[in-house]
Order: sequence, then structure tokens, then C-alpha cells
Amino acid sequence: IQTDKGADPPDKKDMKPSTATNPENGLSGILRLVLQELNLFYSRDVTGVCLLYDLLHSPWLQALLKVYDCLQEFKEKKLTPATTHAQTLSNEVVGILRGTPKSPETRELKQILQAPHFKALLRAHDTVAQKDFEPLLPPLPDNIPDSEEAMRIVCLVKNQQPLGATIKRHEMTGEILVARVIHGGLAERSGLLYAGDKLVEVNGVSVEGLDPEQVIHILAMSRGTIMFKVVPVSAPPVNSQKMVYVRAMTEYWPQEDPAIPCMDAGLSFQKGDILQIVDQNDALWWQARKISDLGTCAGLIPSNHLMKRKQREFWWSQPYQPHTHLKSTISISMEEEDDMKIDEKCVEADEETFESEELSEDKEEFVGNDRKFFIAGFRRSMRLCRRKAHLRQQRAGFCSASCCVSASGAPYEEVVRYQRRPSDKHRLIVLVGPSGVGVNELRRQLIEHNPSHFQSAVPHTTRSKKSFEVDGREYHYVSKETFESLMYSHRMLEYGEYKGRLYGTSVDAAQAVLDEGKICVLDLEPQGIQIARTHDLKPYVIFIKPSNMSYMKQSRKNAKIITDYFVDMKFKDEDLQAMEDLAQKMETQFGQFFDHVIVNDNLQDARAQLLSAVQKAQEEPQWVPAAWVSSDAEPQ
Ligand SMILES: Nc1ncnc2c1ncn2[C@@H]1O[C@H](COP(=O)(O)OP(=O)(O)OP(=O)(O)O)[C@@H](O)[C@H]1O
Repeated sequence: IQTDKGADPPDKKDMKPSTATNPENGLSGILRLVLQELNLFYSRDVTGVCLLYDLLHSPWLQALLKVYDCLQEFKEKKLTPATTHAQTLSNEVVGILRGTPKSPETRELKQILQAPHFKALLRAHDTVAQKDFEPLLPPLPDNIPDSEEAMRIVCLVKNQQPLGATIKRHEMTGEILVARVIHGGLAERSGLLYAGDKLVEVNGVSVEGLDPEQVIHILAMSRGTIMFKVVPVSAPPVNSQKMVYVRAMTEYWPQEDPAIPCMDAGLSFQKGDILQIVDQNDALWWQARKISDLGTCAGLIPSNHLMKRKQREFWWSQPYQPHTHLKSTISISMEEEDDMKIDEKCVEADEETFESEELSEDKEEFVGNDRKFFIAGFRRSMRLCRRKAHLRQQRAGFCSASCCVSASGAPYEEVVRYQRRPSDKHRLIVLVGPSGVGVNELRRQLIEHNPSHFQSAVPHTTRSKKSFEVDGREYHYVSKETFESLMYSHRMLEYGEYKGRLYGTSVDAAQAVLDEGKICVLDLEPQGIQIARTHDLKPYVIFIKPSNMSYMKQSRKNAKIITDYFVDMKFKDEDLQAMEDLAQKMETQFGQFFDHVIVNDNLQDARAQLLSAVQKAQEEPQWVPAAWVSSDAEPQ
């Protein structure tokens, strides 16, 4: 029997018991059984078995598992030291060794016991064993007056990290108080300093009459151990609040906030960051950590209430608030009618009429090799209608980053981990991106990849049905009244008008796909995301982003876009530039809603990334608004 490396055949004798104490149980015991099983297959030519055998048999893995088992065992035990005087014992052994005949073993043992590191280890062991943790305090003087307040002396060893506490002066008494203790910081970990403690001395210097800045200066100049003398707060605050997770719907930079009590203690965050709120005791300043950085100490962020106030102040301080950002649909407003007319002329001046464009597209919508199927939601009129919305946004300058903080929008959204159960409906997949970036191309490819699994929603229109069309296949053909009632009851994810007809995608159309057990894949204007964000649809939003200009020029050489003027037009440099600008604006304004971002440079890579993101959205736990998770879905 030969492995690749020419290893000897396995021998059951080699397999020693895995743990000294309990060889049959534990991971290494299981490994031993697996090895026995594999041994039976080893002589047969089973692909990969030899490799697996060698892996499981490797001494490093065995050693690792033994360590694991030992740790598991000790985790359950309450360890008690065998002796509290290991140092004395060690010294005695060294004395005895001196009187014994010399041998290599005794020499080695003597060397080990006398090595400084080993001695330090035994000293640490004895300190722990004797529970000798308290610092030695000088005896209290006998003549303390009765009125003397109880003091606590706190020694903290300052290393690279900040102390993790802030101080303030009491408005009435002028005393210096500990204002807050930052979670996870040095002060909090010591368990000796609390918010409300009165500072009396720092390193022997009285703080009476000093400004907080002067005290901070003393602290900043101190090195090594810092000694605080404090009068403890009568009732230390207890943090009984439960840990809350939120998604930041806005960004925050402490460096730019003159109101923050301590800039160094501030936590900066960006839109979409998930934050763990660890302390909400203060009505104005919360303490939080980013979930990407849970190991670090917490930082200060404005509370929900304070952030809303800041947003309102900022909002009203802006000289002019354009109304574009308030629109949640792609509807075309009256003032754009002139533009529309020009556009219509251009379309009509093109080789064919609008009607024949619709016809020419029919073939494209039937795809599949063996079995032909129809993909709804790719009709040119619908896409032209959206392109107009894009153009309108570009002309209106979209919405500048500064004006996008709504005066009323919640700055934080409570989120929970949600894992879709196999019996749950799928999450809606929403693709968002600037016009021409490839949203439709990717959506089409995803659906074609597995049409029985992925499906688009059938849009609604008020135009009349053509002879070759089927109601509910190309469109749901509805009256203007029906369409408008869907619009006004917020049942339209997006809608727009093109050539006097209304086009749009309804919530119910998306829901119908999900009800069939399929994954609904939509292409939405970012304004539509808000309407889609419901418990029923649980949308997972993927932002499709253009790559850099030079790569785009190269990769889009043969690509065609739909414009108002021409049906299939090659990309011009201005189109690519506009796409980049719009992508940036979309990210600034709607980035908080994006669950995933894909840069569409190489189409194949982008498609693979999309497929994997869609699978993860359905199969792996994700942060979703807490309001989406009710009794039908347990948080993970
Ligand atoms: N990664 C890519 N490499 C090369 N060509 C691409 C890539 N992605 C998309 N394209 C091409 O770019 C063109 C525009 O793509 P697509 O029609 O999907 O744009 P879109 O984002 O849906 O915009 P619109 O909503 O305005 O139609 C198409 O010809 C498409 O095949």
C-alpha cells in the first residue's frame, strides 16, 4: 500500500489513546475511531482516503486535539492549587539536588528550577493560589475625624491605551467628578472607578479648585502607575439595559462635533455600520462599539434623541432644500413635460416608432435552450421610463450629500440577526445601480441561470394589451384608476409615466413570486427601497457599482445602452462619467440600505459574486430591522 508520500501502511498499534485521563471520550477519542474506520478503506483504492488518513494521523493534529481535550476537561473543573507555596517547595528541591550525586537529569532539573522565568512563574502561581490580590495599604491613622468621608485609593497602570473615563466639574460645588466610565476601557476593567466618584487627588496632587483640563494635563503627563484618591459615589450605577444593535442611518465624525464631551472618546461611524449599543444611561451620549471591532473599548455617540436634534438643526441651517429627495417613486413631474416632448420627438425621429421597438424586443425576452421561457420586467418602455427618472435626477443634481439627512428620519435603526428558516419565504433581492452599469444584464443572467428558482416581478401598465401579449406575462394591464389606487395606497414599489402611460412594479407582484417559493429579483430605483423594506418582503439590497473609468472604457467597448434618443447606443465617455457620478451620489444618499456591493468590471466575476451574495442572503444570518422579525422568525 502506497500513499503519495510513500507512507507505510497504517498500523492499529500506532494509535495510542488520545487523552491520558479519558481515552474513549473527547475529540481525540473520536479521531481514533475515525482512523480505525479509515484503516479498513486504506487498502482499497478510494480517492482521498489516503490523504484523509495521513491528515488525521499527523502528529500535530493529534497533539492539538489532546490539548483541546485537556482544555475541555479543565473548563468544567474548578481548579484548586496543589500548594500555595510552590516557590518554597522549589527552593527545597534545589537544596536537595545540591546534595545528590551529579547526573545530567539533576543538572537539567536544577537549571530549570533556577531559571528566572520559571521562578517568576512560581511567584505568580503562589500569588494567585494565596489570593493575594489587594494592594498593601498603609494602616489608617487613629485620629480620623468623624466627618471624614470614606476614600478609595485606586491605582491604575497606564499603558498605551487611554484610561477610559471622562471627568467633569460639578456646576454647583465645583468638585471634579468622574463623568462616565467607558465600557471595555482600563478604568472599567479595573472595577474600581464609577461615574459619580469624586476625585480628590491624582498622584498625590490635590485637584481641589482645578479645572478638568488641568486634571487631564496631570494625567497626560503621568507615566506608569497613576494613583487616584476618590470619594466613591454612594450608589454606583448598574447597567441593567439589554444590549441593543442598531444600523447607523447617518454618519458621525466626533472630530467635527464641538458638542462632544470628550473628542478622544468619540466613535466615528458611517452609514450602514452596525453598532452595538452598550450603555444608554446618559440621555444624550450613548456608548457603542462597531460589530466589526467588538474587542475594542466602546466610544461615545450621540443618543437617538440628540442625533435627531442635530439633524433638525443641520436641516434648517441649509439655505435651500430641494424637494427631489422627498420623492419615493420614479414619477415624472409636470415641470419636466417640456423635456419629455423633446425626448419623444427624438425617439420618433429614430428609425422606428415606439410600437415597433416593443415588437423588436419580444424575441429577447424568450430565453432558454431546451425549454423556452419568458422573463418579465425587461420591456423597453419600462426601462425607458426608468431612464427618464435617472435623467431627471441627474438634471436636478440628484440630491447633494448634505441635504439628504432628512429632518425626520431616524438616525439609528434597531437590527437583529435573522436567519431564514427553510420553511420561510425567500427574501426579495433588490438590485440597485446607476443607469447602464449592468443591473439588467446581471438580473437577466441570474434568472437565466436558474429560471425555476429566480424570477422577476411582472410590472403593471395602463397601456392597452397588444394582440401577441398575454395579461400577467409581459404586464398586468390595468386601468388608470386601478393603477392610481395602487400608487396612493403605497402598493407600488416604483412607478413612472412614459408617453402618457403609467408603468410600475407593485408590492403584490413581487409578493406573488415569493409566494410561489421562488426568489424574486427586482431592479429598483433607490427611492423604491424604502417602500420595499417590509416584514413580508425582507429585501436584501445589492448595489451594482461601476469600476474605474479606464476599466469601464475597456470593458464597455462593445456594450450598448438604451437612451431616449437611440435604441442601442454605444457608451460615450460622458455616459461613463455620468454613471460614476451617479453611483457616488447613490452610495452617499442610500448607502445605509445596501447589504452588499458588487463592482461590475468583469461580467463573469460579477455574475458569480451576485449568485453567491443571493445565496448568502437566503441561507446565512443577516442583520435586518428588528421590526421585520416577529413571532414567525426567531432572532439568531
Ligand atoms: N461587466 C460588463 N462588461 C461588459 N459589458 C457589460 C457589463 N455589464 C453590463 N454590460 C453591458 O452594458 C450594457 C448596459 O447594461 P444594462 O442594460 O444591464 O444596464 P442597466 O444598468 O440595466 O441600465 P438601464 O437601467 O439604463 O437599462 C449592456 O449592453 C450590457 O450587456
